[in-house]
Amino acid sequence: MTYQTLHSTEPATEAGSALAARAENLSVRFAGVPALDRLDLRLAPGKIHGLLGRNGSGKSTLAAVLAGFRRPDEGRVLLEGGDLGTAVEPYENAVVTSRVCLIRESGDLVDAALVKHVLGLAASLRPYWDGDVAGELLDRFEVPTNKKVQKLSRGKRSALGVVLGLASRAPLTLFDETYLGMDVPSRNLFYDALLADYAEVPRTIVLSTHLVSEVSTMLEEVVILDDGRLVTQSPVDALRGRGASIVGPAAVVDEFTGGFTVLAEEKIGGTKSTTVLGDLDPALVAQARAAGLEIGPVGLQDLFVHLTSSGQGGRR
Ligand SMILES: Nc1ncnc2c1ncn2[C@@H]1O[C@H](COP(=O)(O)OP(=O)(O)OP(=O)(O)O)[C@@H](O)[C@H]1O
Repeated sequence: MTYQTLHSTEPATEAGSALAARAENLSVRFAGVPALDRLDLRLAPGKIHGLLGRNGSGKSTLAAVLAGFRRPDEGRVLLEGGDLGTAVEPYENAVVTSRVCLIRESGDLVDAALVKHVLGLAASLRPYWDGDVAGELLDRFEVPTNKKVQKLSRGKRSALGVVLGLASRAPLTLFDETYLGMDVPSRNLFYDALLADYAEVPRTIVLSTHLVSEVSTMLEEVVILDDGRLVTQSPVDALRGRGASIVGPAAVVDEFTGGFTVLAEEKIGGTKSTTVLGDLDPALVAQARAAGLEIGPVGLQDLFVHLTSSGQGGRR
């Protein structure tokens, strides 16, 4: 199956046309209650960003503002680079919003429309639409195109969202937990397809999720929100360097980790793995290794839980 006939006449997105985004003192309120509270952040172009936060932390609201679906109450978001050139605000700017693709779990799909008509509409609106990619992914996810959207199962509806998001090849593409309705094999298919397509056409991707461990290996940069505030924005490697995992005989691990803040512990038989917060200086690492311990970077999931549940972030 192919949607070649629905191809745009504009050229495919090329490396370097990815969009950068920034938020400046960005606030959004619902009935006076802040969902986003004076956020300042930057999304570098051409990277895969994780937008992480617990339920209600403001991820969907931020994604909606970045995609121009919602106007900020204070501050602004600006998108720049690619074929946009100078920085512009996305709200009510059709040129910008055609280059930004936000796929939400709700799908934003017309229930009564046939799947093929939804695809046709996307092809006509998206300047970088790739019909071959759409056709290939529809086959892989086994999404029927002659059915109405409302007749699709939740998983197939999510898969349709994924197809639309990837085939749009938008210079800024945001997936807001759209894949939560998909089962594990389908989600793995999505992650593989995303990485393969991103390698072919680098663009700025934002994955909004609380399934941190599942996506952590794909992410290059991370934004963590808590209670509408920015907890941290960092390259994943730098974040993982904020702590360490120490594995070895339980008694030796306990002795070594005594003075550290412990984020997580796991014991299997006589072997223990403890995740600690803090910088391990090289002399300490050498000492640990000499004592038979293995030292590795901290897991993103452990850090995420620590940063969003122990009073480190937000207004708690
Ligand atoms: N349309 C709305 N009307 C009123 N309050 C809203 C609306 N949308 C979001 N909120 C509130 O704003 C806050 C942030 O919500 P948001 O959906 O952005 O968080 P989230 O991190 O995406 O959450 P989740 O992971 O549960 O989807 C929450 O307190 C939420 O209740």
